[in-house]
Amino acid sequence: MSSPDTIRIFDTTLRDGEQSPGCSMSPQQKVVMARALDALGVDIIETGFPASSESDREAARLIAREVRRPTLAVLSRCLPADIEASVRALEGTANPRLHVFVSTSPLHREHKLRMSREQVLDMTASSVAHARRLVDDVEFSTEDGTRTEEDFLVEVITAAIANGATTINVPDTLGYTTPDEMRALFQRLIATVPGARDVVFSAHCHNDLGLAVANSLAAIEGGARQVECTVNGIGERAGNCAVEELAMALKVRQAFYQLDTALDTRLLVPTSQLLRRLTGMGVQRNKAIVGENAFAHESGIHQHGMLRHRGTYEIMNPSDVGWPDSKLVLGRHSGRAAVSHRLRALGYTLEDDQIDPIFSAFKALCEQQRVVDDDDLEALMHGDVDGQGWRLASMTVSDRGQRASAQVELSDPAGNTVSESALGDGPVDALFAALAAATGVELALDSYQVHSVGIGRDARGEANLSVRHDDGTGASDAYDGTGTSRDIIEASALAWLDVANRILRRRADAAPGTQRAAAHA
Ligand SMILES: CC(=O)SCCNC(=O)CCNC(=O)[C@H](O)C(C)(C)COP(=O)(O)OP(=O)(O)OC[C@H]1O[C@@H](n2cnc3c(N)ncnc32)[C@H](O)[C@@H]1OP(=O)(O)O
Ligand SMILES: CC(C)C(=O)C(=O)O
Ligand SMILES: [Mg+2]
Repeated sequence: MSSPDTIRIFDTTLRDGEQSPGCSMSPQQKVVMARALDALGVDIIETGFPASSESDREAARLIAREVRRPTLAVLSRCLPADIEASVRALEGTANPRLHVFVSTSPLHREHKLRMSREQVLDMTASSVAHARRLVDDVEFSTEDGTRTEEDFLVEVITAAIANGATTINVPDTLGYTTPDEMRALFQRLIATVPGARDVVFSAHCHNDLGLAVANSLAAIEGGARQVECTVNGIGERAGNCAVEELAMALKVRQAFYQLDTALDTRLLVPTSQLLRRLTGMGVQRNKAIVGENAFAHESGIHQHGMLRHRGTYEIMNPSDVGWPDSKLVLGRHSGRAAVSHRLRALGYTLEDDQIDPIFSAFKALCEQQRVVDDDDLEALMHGDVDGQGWRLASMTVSDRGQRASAQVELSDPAGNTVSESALGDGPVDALFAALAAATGVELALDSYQVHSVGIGRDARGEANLSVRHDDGTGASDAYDGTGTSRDIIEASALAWLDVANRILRRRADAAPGTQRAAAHA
């Protein structure tokens, strides 16, 4: 058994995580991820379900060759053929674990397995015994355990332990239970089941009600000493317990739980980002610990507090989870403290009476763009805060015939106008080509997204662009731009101009005397 004050992390990113629609990984990608999980310090890695595919079998073999420290587990149904496929896939593994499972709840017994209680009990006993004859480390899971009659759950777990299971996992397969129920269930099972104290109890919580981490912590309070998790919380439907959240809850609230994991938490963000790149599945910006906004502050009151003492608005240090630092993002909600602070970092120390006009210009700029970056601040300080650069005077887009066409008319603050038209594969393609012709700015599109903000009559389309721009030296810089309008095509044009105007401002700053908006002419 594990030390009573350590929680074993059983990582199932490569098995349950991979079951998320759109998260399949090749065996080679799984090896890359397994190496990262090893470095992170997880205790057990579940590499797949060998009976399900050649890809899972190959992944298990390849990982076994390279990853020697953690225990490597594979999943099997309670079927002899699955167990044998798993045992073959585990050959050569330094620390192998066979994980067998069967559904125990009435709904699953009746409708899915079409089996009686007795049949499920027999299947448990014979499969665990079969697995244990072949491998010493056998985990048994009661699928849909939290919706199972408790007397039957006790019977099944008793049979699994009697036949040699060394870890008992009680999954909340549907993410249905609540923390109080989970804590009490683990307490009762550990107190009631014969032999419970000789095995490790484990929780495997799904996130259908957003309770996977809370339920896993409650299971720990109830006596579980293994928790099954995934990186970024990926997994069936709404996912599994997120390893980064669980690990940091135990670390930040160590005084309360008096328990910890063996993870090097500084690798949580790099591991999260690796998985995002391997699967292409993004992480929501406000996701705890690993989301882009987890340590970003935009509102003035929070920024002011952070500048006085970071503990006012942060309960952990970003570097403890692998972020370089917190971010004070300047935007419409920011106040003077954060703007002055950023300006000081750029070398501008302002007297109290100098900040007001700059701050007013800053707020005006925030009405046009969501985020004000260092280039924008430099422009503000040089007094040429047109912030507007090129403005969209008019546009016409037509999508009739073989190719779409767009015509744009732009004006700059000096009153110059320019008009250009272009053809494209679709209306947005034509529009962007016309804008490039009008401004002389070439942008390579990395991503383009349009979504609705607001509801009903107030709804507006918001376009977000991520682009790269070659400054002529061969180096390419990344930019993001945003535009909002009732018309999504116009929002797209505004997002494109948001980026182009930043690039033109930067060019003008680099070459003083160049006329800003008409710099391309
Ligand atoms: C909660 C979980 O995460 S469970 C794990 C989920 N993971 C997966 O399903 C892995 C990917 N799955 C697959 O590749 C396929 O489903 C396979 C290869 C495993 C099985 O494929 P098939 O033989 O075509 O069966 P299919 O998927 O249609 O149905 C599942 C069968 O397994 C049975 N079964 C389900 N769980 C168990 C179990 N724990 N023990 C024994 N039998 C089980 C079902 O009753 C059904 O049997 P039936 O065909 O006799 O009705
Ligand atoms: C197979 C088991 C452990 C599972 O993934 C679940 O019940 O959610
Ligand atoms: Mg699961």
